[in-house]
Amino acid sequence: MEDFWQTCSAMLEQELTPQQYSAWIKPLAPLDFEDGRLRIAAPNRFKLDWVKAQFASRITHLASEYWQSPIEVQFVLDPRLNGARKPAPVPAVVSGPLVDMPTEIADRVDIAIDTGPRRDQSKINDALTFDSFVTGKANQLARAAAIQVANNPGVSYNPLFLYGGVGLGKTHLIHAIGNQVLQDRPNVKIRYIHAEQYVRDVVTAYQRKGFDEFKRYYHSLDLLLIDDIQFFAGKSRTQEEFFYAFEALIAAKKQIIITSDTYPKEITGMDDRLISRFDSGLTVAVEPPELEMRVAILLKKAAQEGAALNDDVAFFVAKHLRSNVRELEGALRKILAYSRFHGKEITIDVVKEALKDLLSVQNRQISVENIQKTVADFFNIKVADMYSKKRPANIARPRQIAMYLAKELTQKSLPEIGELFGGRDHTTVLHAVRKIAADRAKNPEVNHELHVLEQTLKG
Ligand SMILES: Nc1ncnc2c1ncn2[C@@H]1O[C@H](COP(=O)(O)OP(=O)(O)OP(=O)(O)O)[C@@H](O)[C@H]1O
Repeated sequence: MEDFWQTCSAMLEQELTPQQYSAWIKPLAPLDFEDGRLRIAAPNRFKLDWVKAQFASRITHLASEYWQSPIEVQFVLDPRLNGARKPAPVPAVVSGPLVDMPTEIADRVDIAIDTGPRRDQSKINDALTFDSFVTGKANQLARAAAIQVANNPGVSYNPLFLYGGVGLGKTHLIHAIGNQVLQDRPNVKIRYIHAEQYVRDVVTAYQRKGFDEFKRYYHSLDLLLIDDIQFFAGKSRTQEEFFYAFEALIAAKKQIIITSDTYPKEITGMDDRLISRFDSGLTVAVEPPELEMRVAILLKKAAQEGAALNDDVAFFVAKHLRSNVRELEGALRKILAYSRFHGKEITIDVVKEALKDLLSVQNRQISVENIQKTVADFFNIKVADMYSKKRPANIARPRQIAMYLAKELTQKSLPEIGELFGGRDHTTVLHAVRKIAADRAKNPEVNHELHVLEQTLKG
């Protein structure tokens, strides 16, 4: 049992982020193993519930594989673990002290509820540099702008606003800027902060009546890197404070770099005066990586891990996983862990096995019907319009988009897709696919829209 637990922990350590691993897996301990039933103890109810929901099936799968027979895994509470194993502290939850706050203020500053492990909120990660950033068509503009800003902070584009879908490298780029500036000018005062943490800082400043100190600190920075600003939505007090900091820094020619999951005008719940300021420097999109770039990323990350990945395998993975770089990294971690665990070389068959869950989820979820429904919902038209013969533009374009996605995301042929769209000819489908692909290549907003749809479809 101990041996299994060591192996299982090692696997999970490969598959998860270090924060996830130390918050959720490290504090667990195997309790006993009897008649095909393994009991694993967790130190408190919160961890117990989270581990059950998030990791039970993976651990069960590993146990069954280890013992070569179906294993039942039970999670039980054992508070003694708290003292015995000194688990890593659970990320702080802000809810407690806020009880004293008048409700109307608490509503305005908002309360961050802890729903799981959080990323390190305020350190520049020295692994995220321009050197470790793979470039392609999708991010070359953003990278060029970031380099320009890193070379001339406060001078060229201020603020620099980077936007794009999840896991596309925005955080990586702003850390890269921070790293380069620190290298060139070690004495500058830089702050990287995730927007959620900034909201919490506002809460703390409120609780301690420390707004003067808060202002003094933020207004004294040379470089402010603020990540995922969409988290400010609906938090008016945070926005107000940020507005003052923004004005002060820009007036003093101090550099601000902001990231968001969408372009400024599309952020809902954000004060108009902030939105217009976000757009007053340079706004650049980070696009989803194209196939060649996905392959390059896989090869580079594998090499960093000291693993040999041949081109065929990299192409296979890149073809199947298209949504974002974080997903690619997760897949690679799984492949490496699987190959080390089983002592097998990385071949396409091994990849298929290692990514079985991931690939089957993708295949299961994306059907033409699912695409039609998702696209119809997105554009607020009826699903029936997807097969109807009507041709007004508000229907025809979503229909073309749905056909394009059907070709992109399913294995169906053009005639099969035509059939599913009300018996249309395959040339109609081909025309739609080409038209949307061309629009996507030249218009970043269309690309963004399609990316959102793809992410939704892939769950
Ligand atoms: N072009 C790239 N080259 C190398 N690694 C990349 C690249 N783009 C992203 N990554 C890696 O992918 C992971 C996810 O990227 P990152 O956290 O920067 O995404 P993000 O756009 O900030 O997403 P989110 O909006 O979810 O915060 C990181 O580990 C990052 O280092």
